[in-house]
Order: sequence, then structure tokens, then C-alpha cells
Amino acid sequence: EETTSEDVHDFIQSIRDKVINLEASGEIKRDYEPYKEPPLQDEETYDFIIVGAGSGGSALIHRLSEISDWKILVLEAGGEPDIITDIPVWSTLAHHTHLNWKFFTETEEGVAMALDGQRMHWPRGKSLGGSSILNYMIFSRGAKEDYDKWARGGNPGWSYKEVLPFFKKLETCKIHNRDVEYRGHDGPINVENAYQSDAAAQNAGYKNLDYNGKEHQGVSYCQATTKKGFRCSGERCYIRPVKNRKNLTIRLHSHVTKVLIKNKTAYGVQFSKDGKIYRAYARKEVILSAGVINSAHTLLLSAQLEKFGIELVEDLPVGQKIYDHPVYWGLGFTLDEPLRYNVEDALQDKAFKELYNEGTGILHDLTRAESLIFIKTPLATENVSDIELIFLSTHFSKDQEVFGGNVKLSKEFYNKMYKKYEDKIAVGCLIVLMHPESYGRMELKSADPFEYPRLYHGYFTDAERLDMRTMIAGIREAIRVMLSPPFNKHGIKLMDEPMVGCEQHKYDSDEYWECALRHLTSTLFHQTTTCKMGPANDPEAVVDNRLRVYGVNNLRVADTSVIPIQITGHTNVPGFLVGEMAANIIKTEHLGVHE
Ligand SMILES: Cc1cc2nc3c(=O)[nH]c(=O)nc-3n(C[C@H](O)[C@H](O)[C@H](O)COP(=O)(O)OP(=O)(O)OC[C@H]3O[C@@H](n4cnc5c(N)ncnc54)[C@H](O)[C@@H]3O)c2cc1C
Repeated sequence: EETTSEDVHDFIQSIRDKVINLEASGEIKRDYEPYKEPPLQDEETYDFIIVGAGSGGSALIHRLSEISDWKILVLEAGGEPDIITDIPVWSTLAHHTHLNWKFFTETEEGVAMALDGQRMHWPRGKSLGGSSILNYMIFSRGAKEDYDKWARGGNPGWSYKEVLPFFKKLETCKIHNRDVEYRGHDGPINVENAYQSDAAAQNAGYKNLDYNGKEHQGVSYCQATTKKGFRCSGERCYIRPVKNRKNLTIRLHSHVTKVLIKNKTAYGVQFSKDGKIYRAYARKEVILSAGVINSAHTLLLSAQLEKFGIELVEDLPVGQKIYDHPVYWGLGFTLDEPLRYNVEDALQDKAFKELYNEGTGILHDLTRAESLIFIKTPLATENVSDIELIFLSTHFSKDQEVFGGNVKLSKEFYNKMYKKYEDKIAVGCLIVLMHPESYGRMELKSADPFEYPRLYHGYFTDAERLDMRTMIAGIREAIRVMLSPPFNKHGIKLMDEPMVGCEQHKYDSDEYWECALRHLTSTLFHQTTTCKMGPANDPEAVVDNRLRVYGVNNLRVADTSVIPIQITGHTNVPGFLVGEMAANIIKTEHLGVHE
């Protein structure tokens, strides 16, 4: 669905043109060499076929292709990343391009009421690198407790102690205040400090820490998944360094429409490229890394189409649960003076030269996400944070289309609520629910592989209303934090004008916040669990702890769709981890090599 204005398209093009012109005049250097693929046969045979080159897929591609005897085919529905996805500060703009699948949820009652058509936009990356080329680059593993819980839930091999070596192996950590013994020092994915304002990582009573280190609850600057200032996507950091390996064939614009299965054994895939249908065969395995929506969609199309009159291979609960991280976007504050640079500064040649030639400067800014706090409200039922607060050095009152366009506020709501703040200096604080009780689901609309499935977010549907109560507690804590020093000195004020549609409630009453949350809660883009990993006796499980699809031989899933319980954090690095773990499992099974 195209809701982006021509102005935004022109703005995006002007940034691309600027980089191209600066390169042509020799003022900056770009280190990009396009991907090449060999001629395509109608039918081809490989050892492994990897479907999708996103976070999970790119780690898997890097590690599996280390075995030079294995012939590997990668089929990616999208193409190559873009100049716009390279530059951290402008990355929200990529949502408006062909690099986004642009999924939307169905309209659900009493939620997302301020959004266009009351539907949430669920962007997903469509390119080498997948959603790691579209995301906001916050580097986060999640909490130790998450992985211990996965293991306790019947997934041996996934406790924090067991996954820690792989977290260390995947990263080169360069952030200033790190817990050295918990961090990696020579992996493909780079972690660094981004451009940040002084006010960002304020304590407000919380411990300052490395949230990817020994402890998790506390405050920290956002750790950036960037390398020398540029986005360190799966494409840039995992695939690009190995793309010329002789045993690796990467085919772009190749949309897999079906896994070929016979006698309950996967033996290849069918895919569409340039309007033609092809088949590729796998001597050893097919691995789906097509992401949380499309791995499930492909499985439904391949093995579970009973509903549409096609043979049922195995009755699995695919897509019956989608966990996400609901986020309240509505908390805005005005300031007397800007904390950092003006938007215009990020368009100057100087900023581009600093990024391209020195890897520094204001373009190395994580879409204005500066710091975060993992907190435990009094409602937390377990010893793990139930809320994350993310401090943003802007608010969408400032520039809805460019900075907040992905949230897809309805024009009417925006004009009534935020237009008047457009010339004010504004910052925001996101309130993120870490462990929602509520969950969504997906279902096929038809057997047409190009028709998107129906997506239901299911937010705030838990009978005990714990999700709502936790979010309200989170909002109150966010206001306390934001109004504490050192923001005071900048003249910070809460935008406490009643939310449009909630004027009937007393400001700051529980009823008021519930109404506001029902208007302006949307996603932090962290959907998981459509192909849940779990033991055979778990009625929700689609894959086992070795990521093998139940009931179908030679078929695995390796991406964030297997995550069994929502992460206390963000999902890109857990996606990389799943890819790393999958490669290790496959090497162990086929070669007996264990790391
Ligand atoms: C806007 C946004 C902001 C985010 N911010 C952060 C953040 O700051 N930090 C963080 O940790 N996480 C963040 N995330 C989440 C994180 O990026 C994702 O959870 C993660 O990248 C998902 O990885 P994946 O491997 O499951 O799937 P993806 O990375 O989505 O990869 C799936 C790949 O498969 C391809 N594909 C799909 N279908 C087919 C098919 N049929 N045939 C062939 N190829 C196919 C896709 O094109 C894509 O390349 C964000 C996500 C978004 C969208």
C-alpha cells in the first residue's frame, strides 16, 4: 500500500543523488561492488538451499559456506540494499521504498485507533540483509533469563551459557563501557557507540551498565550495530565479505513460492524470477530463513493447504502465535533548546564527508534513538524487565512523514494532535512492553503465494489486562525519568494536552492512559514465534531444538520465527544468533564438527 507522498520520494532521491555526486567528484569514496550471479538453468541442484538472506539467513550463509565442499544456493526475493539504508540517520526513509514488504495488520477493535484505517504497518526488509537493512540498529541480545527459559521450555542447547559463545563469536564489540568478558572481539558484526547527546543516558536512579553484558536492568546508551559509522547489516557484515566464495550462488529477485516435499521429505523449492517459474533441488536440506511472516507463509503454502484443496503434508500450528513488542509512541516533551543538531545539518556535504571518509559525525545516529532503560515495574511476574524505555531525540510532532511515517498516523489525528508542535523542539520516550501476554496470529488468504496472509496483532487481548496495566505503569515511570535531571536544565515539559479522542477522561487517570494507549500503541517491529521452537509435546511447536520442522525431513527454519518466548530486548541480534546456531547444528549433524 503506497501512502508515501511525492515529497518524501523526492527527498529520498535527493539523498541518493547527493552521495552519487560526491562520489563522482571524488569527495567521498563508496566501497560497494554489485552482486553478480551465474546464468540460471531451469533446474539446478545444490547441497543446501537457503530461502531468504535476512538476519538469520545472512549468518547462516556466512557460516555454511565456510565448508567449501558444500554447494549452497541462496534465493532472496529482494535485490541489493540502497544508499539510503547504509546511512543510519536516514534509515527510517527506507520504509517508503521497494526495500520494504509493507505488511499491514487487519483492523482490530479498540487498538491503533489513531492510525490510518486502524491498521498497523509491519515493515519487513526485502533485500539482501532482510530486516537488518531496514531496522534501527539497536544492538541487543536480550536477557540471560530469556534463553534459560527457552532451554527450560524443552529446548536443550539454548540456555544462555550455551548460546553465549555464539553471541561472542558473532560480534566485534567496540563500545566504550563494555563488560569485556561477556563480549566478542573478532566476529563479523560490529558494535559501536553512535552519535549521542550528553543528556541521553541519564541515571534517574538506574544503574549505568552494558545491557549486553553481565546485568540487564539499568540504563545505557544504545549500542549501535554499525561499522565505521555505516549500518552493519547482515548484507554488509556477513554476506559481502564472503560473496565471492566459489561454492556460494546468490540469486536475487527470486521469490520462493513452495518447498517441494515428497514422502514427507523436502527435496527442493519452486521459485519465481523475472516472471518465470524455476525449480532448484537440494541433496541435503532446504532451510527457510524468510522471516517471521514469510517462513510461516511458505510453510503454509507448502505443507498445509488443506483449506484450499491442496494436500496436507503435516498438521502444524504454523502462524498461530505471533508475539510482538507493543510500543506507546504518544509520549512527547518539548524543550527550550535543541539537544543536538538541526535536521538541515544532516543534509550538508560536510556531514556526508564525515561519514564516508571518517566513519563519524551526525549521520552516524540511530534514527535518533539515544539511550534505553530496561526496567521492572511492580507488576512484573518474573525476575526480568517487563518494560523498556527508549529515549528519542525527536518526536513525530517534528516531522511526521520523514521521522514518524512508518507508524502511519491518520492524517486527521496528526493534524489535530501534533501539527501545532511542528515548529517546537520535541523529544520522545517510547514505552515498550517486553513480555506481552497477548499475542496475534496469521492465516492464509488464498493459495496464491503472492497474496499476503492476513495478520492479526491481538494487542491488549489478555483477559487479566496485565498488558494494559503494565504499559500504564511504564508510562508513569517514563514521565518520572524524563522530568528528572539532566533534562530539567533544557526546560523540558510534558506535552500534556489530552489526546484527541480521550478528552472525556481526567488527565493521568488510568482510564485516560488506557484510552491514549488504545489510540497510539503500535509495533516496535519485533514479531516472532510463527514457527515456534519447542519439544514434540508442545502443541504450539513447529520446529524442534535443532530447528527441524516436525514431520518433514530435510527441512529447517532459521530466523526469528522460531523464537519461542519474546526477547527482553530487540530481535535482530537474536536473529543472527539463530543463524549462527543453525549453522553449528547443521555442521555437527553432517560433519560431526562441534564448536
Ligand atoms: C523498522 C524496523 C526497525 C527495527 N529495529 C530494530 C533494532 O533497532 N534492533 C533490533 O535488534 N531489531 C530491530 N528490528 C527487528 C529485526 O530487524 C528483525 O526482527 C530481524 O531482522 C528479523 O530477522 P529474520 O532473519 O527473522 O528475517 P528478515 O531479516 O526479515 O529476513 C527475511 C528475508 O527473507 C526474504 N524473503 C521473504 N520471503 C521470501 C521468499 N518467499 N523467497 C525468497 N526470499 C524471501 C526477505 O526478503 C528477507 O530478506 C527492527 C525491524 C524493523 C522492520
